[in-house]
Amino acid sequence: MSLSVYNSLTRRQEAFETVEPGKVKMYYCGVTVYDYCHLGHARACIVWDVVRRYLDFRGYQVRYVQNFTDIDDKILNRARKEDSSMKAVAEKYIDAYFEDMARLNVKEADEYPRATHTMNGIQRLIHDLEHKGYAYPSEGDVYYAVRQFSDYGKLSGRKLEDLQAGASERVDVKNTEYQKKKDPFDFALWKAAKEGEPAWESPWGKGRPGWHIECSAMVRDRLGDTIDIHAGGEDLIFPHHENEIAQSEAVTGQDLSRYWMHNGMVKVNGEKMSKSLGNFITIRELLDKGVDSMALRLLVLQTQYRKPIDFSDRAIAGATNGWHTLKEGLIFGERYGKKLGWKEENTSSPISEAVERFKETVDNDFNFPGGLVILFELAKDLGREGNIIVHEGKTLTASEKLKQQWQTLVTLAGVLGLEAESVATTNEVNNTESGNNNSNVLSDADIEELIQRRKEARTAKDFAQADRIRDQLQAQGVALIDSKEGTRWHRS
Ligand SMILES: Nc1ncnc2c1ncn2[C@@H]1O[C@H](COP(=O)(O)OP(=O)(O)OP(=O)(O)O)[C@@H](O)[C@H]1O
Ligand SMILES: [Zn+2]
Repeated sequence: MSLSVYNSLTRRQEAFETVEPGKVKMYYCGVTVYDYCHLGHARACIVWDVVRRYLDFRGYQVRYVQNFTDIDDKILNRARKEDSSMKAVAEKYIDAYFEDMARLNVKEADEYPRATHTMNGIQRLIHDLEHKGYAYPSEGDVYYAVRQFSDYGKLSGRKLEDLQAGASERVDVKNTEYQKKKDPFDFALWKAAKEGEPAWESPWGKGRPGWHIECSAMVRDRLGDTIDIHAGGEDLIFPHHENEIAQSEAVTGQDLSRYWMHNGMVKVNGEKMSKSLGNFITIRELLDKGVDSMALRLLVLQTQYRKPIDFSDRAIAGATNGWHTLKEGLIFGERYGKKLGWKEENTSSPISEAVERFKETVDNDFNFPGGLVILFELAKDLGREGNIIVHEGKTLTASEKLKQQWQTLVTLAGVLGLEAESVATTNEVNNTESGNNNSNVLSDADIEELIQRRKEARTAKDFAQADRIRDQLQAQGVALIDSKEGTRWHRS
């Protein structure tokens, strides 16, 4: 049993074999810091956080680097608008990033390089590219000569000829950058300083780096010439990652990354959620409204990481329901452990069958939705036992076995960063901030109670009342299944 990963570069699922056995070097193209993070960023950060956690769980020693793009036209525009500086804008949104990610229980990366801190590495790389004939200076700018790199297009599958056909209609020949390039496909590695913009000294004159070269330099500086996983959203495949490959591999002559992994987009009505399009909701807005941060994590993990997620209130409500079921299981020990005579020092190990099944499932290209099914099975069992304890003061399963189930659930949920405790804290903060207590979510005990009342109504032949209870449950996302054995329920 071993891990296999879908590689965007080969478009195939491959056995995961790292450069150095047991070690993973992983780089994720992080945010451009000019605004608060939205749910698209949340998805990307949660997915890569969980990939990293899972690799760790599978025994790899992971070195995880995530950058901040802190030089960019968008940041400059924001600075102008706010009558501030690029540095101040970047600092503000980097701080906000850390606040948001802590609320989502995203573990900190090992390093967070920034473009402004990597100026030597950036210039070294441009110099090497120029030296090897892949770059040329032009009026204070430096461009990458795309046609020099024969592998150009290998990641995105785009051929220069196809691009040419598409681009010929769109090219703006009056554009000054166009006039400075030898070929319209060439892209800027270095941009000459413009009046009033931050600039750095360089062999090509004062200026600032282009976006793509930042990442090539940061990967090389922090992780070396060949890494194991290069991650980012699928919107970055072209041109960003294609250009990173062209830059890095032209200099080193080695693969930049063994595996290229891309998360699918969060969409709104079929369109990418994006700062530029203005169709976004920020992480803090959503959490401040009282949405549980763990429900948000669940929303992300319930969809395979490469598929799109359509964001809607309904999707959030579904994930909130799901989280409630998991949470009931996660707090089982806290709630009933003493009653069941569990002794803390006598901790039992997780159920190996469930752990093995979890590994086997998730090993298949990080199948987190499949892994969650196992978590839900455990949580539902525990929830059911909890109800029996409440109503009948006993359990169906031996106490020691329940303890093992609970520990398995806590362990596996932890691998996915799902923790009931951190939620309790978050909710406390949210509730004091917004006065929202999420009271519209039914607990398992509430549901059992309503089912019991419905049963009584039916026995009394009050079918209208019984139907009302069913409708009420349905409206809150709880479906009932009647059978000879009684009524079962599940959250939809
Ligand atoms: N809607 C989305 N769904 C999933 N991932 C996203 C989404 N938007 C951005 N990302 C990912 O988040 C990371 C940081 O993105 P970045 O700061 O470049 O955002 P951006 O694309 O400039 O934002 P926007 O498009 O909203 O202006 C990248 O890996 C990117 O692919
Ligand atoms: Zn990048």
